[in-house]
Amino acid sequence: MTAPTPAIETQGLSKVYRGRAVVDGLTLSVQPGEVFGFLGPNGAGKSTTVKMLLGLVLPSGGSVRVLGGSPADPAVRARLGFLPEQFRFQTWMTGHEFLRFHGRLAGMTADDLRTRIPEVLEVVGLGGRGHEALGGYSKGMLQRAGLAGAILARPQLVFLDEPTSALDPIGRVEVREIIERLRGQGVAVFLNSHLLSEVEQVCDRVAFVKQGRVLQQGSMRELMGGVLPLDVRVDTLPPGLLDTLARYGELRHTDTNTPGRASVELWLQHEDAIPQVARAVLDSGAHLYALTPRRPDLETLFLELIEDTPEASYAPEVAHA
Ligand SMILES: Nc1ncnc2c1ncn2[C@@H]1O[C@H](COP(=O)(O)OP(=O)(O)OP(=O)(O)O)[C@@H](O)[C@H]1O
Repeated sequence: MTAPTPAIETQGLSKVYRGRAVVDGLTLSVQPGEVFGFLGPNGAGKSTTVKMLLGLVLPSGGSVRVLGGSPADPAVRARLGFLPEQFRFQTWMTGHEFLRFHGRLAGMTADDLRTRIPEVLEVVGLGGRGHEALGGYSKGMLQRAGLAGAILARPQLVFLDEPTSALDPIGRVEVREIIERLRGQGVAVFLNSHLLSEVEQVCDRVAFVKQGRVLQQGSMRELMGGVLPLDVRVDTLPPGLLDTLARYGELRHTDTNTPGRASVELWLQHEDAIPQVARAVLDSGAHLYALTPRRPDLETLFLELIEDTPEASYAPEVAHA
């Protein structure tokens, strides 16, 4: 059996603006039916990367293939969906007209659009509102209309740039459900969002980028499974206890500011060390009040990774296929 054609495949992709590489040797692959989170601080090169993947910006170097072809190929572009963070729209157009305009540009027939438009309006939660002018839509409704436009032509790869920034919590859950449905249909989703708790829930894999380079990429499980922070709370820290604990993991934080109470954050490689930590505390004569393993969330990982990486100096990329 031959492997499916990746939805996105880049090798050493780069973009240089005024002598500065804002995307610098980016190697990524996204499979059909995969939801891929593309994360990084402001100015990391995310939008520039998306523009190159959409064929809107010409790369300075490296290669890019989208749905097995070039993003410059109109036949490839017709199979892409894109929700920009701030999409422009004509206020006088109704939701229906806006979608019809988009659909015609994507080469859809009038017949197809007659059934497809009410269908996507329903999917994004705008059922029955398509006859209203976009100028009267709320910010959340506009974002929903943009999403409807992105999925209208049944794309095989969808780029979503901050798709829930204007939505309330219910709207966010609905967008997550839409993304999950797309995945179920074998559509690849390239998601750019600063809402990491959301990314965590919906993405199969994520890449962290900074200054145009991938710091780390992998599945959520791979990224989350690496370390296990353990909160240890005791009444006091007898001499030598910290040294003993440091044998089981990395001491991240110690707080002894409150009399009769001390807490230590210890980063373990594996949960098998927890009973040994408990024994070490008891052997030291301290009273153990809490021993709490904590799964690091994506936000913690993101901050650790971004803050620990000095400007223009990078740890080797850990790539997980
Ligand atoms: N057309 C351009 N000409 C010159 N520099 C540019 C151009 N487009 C982007 N840049 C620069 O490239 C860098 C990366 O910008 P980009 O918009 O790709 O980052 P981003 O990760 O999407 O940021 P944000 O999260 O703030 O949207 C920035 O320093 C930006 O100033």
